[in-house]
Amino acid sequence: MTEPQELVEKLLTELPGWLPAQRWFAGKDRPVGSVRPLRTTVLLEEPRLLHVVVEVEQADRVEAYQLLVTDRDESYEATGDGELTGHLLDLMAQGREIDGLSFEHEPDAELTDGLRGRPITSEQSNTSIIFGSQYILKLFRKLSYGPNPDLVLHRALRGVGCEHIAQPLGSITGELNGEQVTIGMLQQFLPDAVDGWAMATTSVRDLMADSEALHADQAGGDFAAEANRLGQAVATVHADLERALGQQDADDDDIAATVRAMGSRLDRVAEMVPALGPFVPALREAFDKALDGRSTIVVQNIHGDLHLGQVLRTVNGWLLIDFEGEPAAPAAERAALKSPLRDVAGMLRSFDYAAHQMLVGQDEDPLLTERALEWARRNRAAFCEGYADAAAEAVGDPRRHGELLRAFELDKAVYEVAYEYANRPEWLTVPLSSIARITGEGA
Ligand SMILES: Nc1ncnc2c1ncn2[C@@H]1O[C@H](COP(=O)(O)OP(=O)(O)O)[C@@H](O)[C@H]1O
Ligand SMILES: O=P(O)(O)O[C@H]1O[C@H](CO)[C@@H](O[C@H]2O[C@H](CO)[C@@H](O)[C@H](O)[C@H]2O)[C@H](O)[C@H]1O
Repeated sequence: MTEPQELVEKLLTELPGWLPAQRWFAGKDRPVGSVRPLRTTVLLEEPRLLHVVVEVEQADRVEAYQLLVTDRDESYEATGDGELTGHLLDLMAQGREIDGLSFEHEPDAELTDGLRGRPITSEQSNTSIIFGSQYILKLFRKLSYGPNPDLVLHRALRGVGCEHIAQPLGSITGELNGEQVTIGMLQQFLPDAVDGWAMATTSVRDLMADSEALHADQAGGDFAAEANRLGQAVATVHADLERALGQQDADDDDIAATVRAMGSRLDRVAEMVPALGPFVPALREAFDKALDGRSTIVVQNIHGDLHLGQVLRTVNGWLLIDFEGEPAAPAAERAALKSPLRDVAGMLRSFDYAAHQMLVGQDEDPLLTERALEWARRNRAAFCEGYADAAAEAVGDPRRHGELLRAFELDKAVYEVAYEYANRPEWLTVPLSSIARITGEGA
């Protein structure tokens, strides 16, 4: 058996090469400088299971990442070892504390222990492990200091009986440099769930397959009724968040600051991604218009990174997951109160994505492009109608705030340009072509 110190030292030599190959590693756009150990906790002696936090230094940033490490596997990665991850569930069921790490279950949740874990295989920003058909544990890979919005908002929503979330059941927390960090969140697992992205892209594929003969409202896999229900679910979650945590009116200064932040993000992303350059003047103009034509809006806790991959359809309706906010944003920005219109804009962007990603890498075909536009228009409208039907009075129909909603959408598209540039360069064309369409500037 390898001693913890020796294991960590071996690991440190491999991390600079290994980290950039991980989907959850947020610094893939620049080389890894140094990797230093911050804390190591022995969770099991035999077989060896360590919880390791490392600090990764890159050009302009220093970030903490957590790893679950074993000497049973040559890669040292323990998240794929069902027996070892099962131990994490057992520790939460028992409410244990090990060397400053607290494993807790929610006060009224009784957990079944003795289950083996299996990691989910889909692309993601964190690592999630499923136990039986009951639980899913998300290990937050990049650790942020202070309260974790995912855990805080799930608990608040549970407190008001929200029906559109997977119930939070437990947590793993600890301290790093004297501040609280959330390491993991355990939730009810919905084995019958299908994510919105899978459903929406199936619908687009059906339509494309029949594009010669059918329009979006005639295709077998029409998604509009689901988009409408999804709009209702999102509006209900916003109303529940308001009930749980309150709401404020945004004054002119708040709106001006929000629009200024859009401009700053644009500057940062345009510097990094030259292909955004030609659209900068039109984007600035759209942001200015939003400021000139501003209407009264409210700010509150919202989801913060809403898209079709963050919603699950179960037999009982739509659920929203992953209330962490934009993974790249600093913790303070993610915790700030925001307009619910941001979430609406995120979902509208996602309908655009679902329709247009199908065209990536294909020869230009005007009919398919027209069908993609038609699908997106139809489902965006259905979503807004559903949202307007269920929204609280202070929020109302998102389409009332035309220029501001458009600015939120464009701001999200700018964020996506940076996201695709760093993670999936072949998809960069999806947000760029949307920006071209929305601003009326040729791509
Ligand atoms: N409660 C749940 N029940 C079933 N599947 C879930 C549940 N929560 C998450 N998932 C699945 O796990 C994936 C990743 O979850 P998510 O919270 O979005 O993690 P990440 O922060 O890594 O993106 C989701 O896309 C979904 O497919
Ligand atoms: O789900 P995450 O928190 O990891 O969100 C990040 O990754 C998303 C992609 O997985 C990314 O979403 C973008 O691509 C989606 C399709 O894959 C699309 O539905 C979204 O509209 C689009 O923004 C998200 O932006 C990023 O934060």
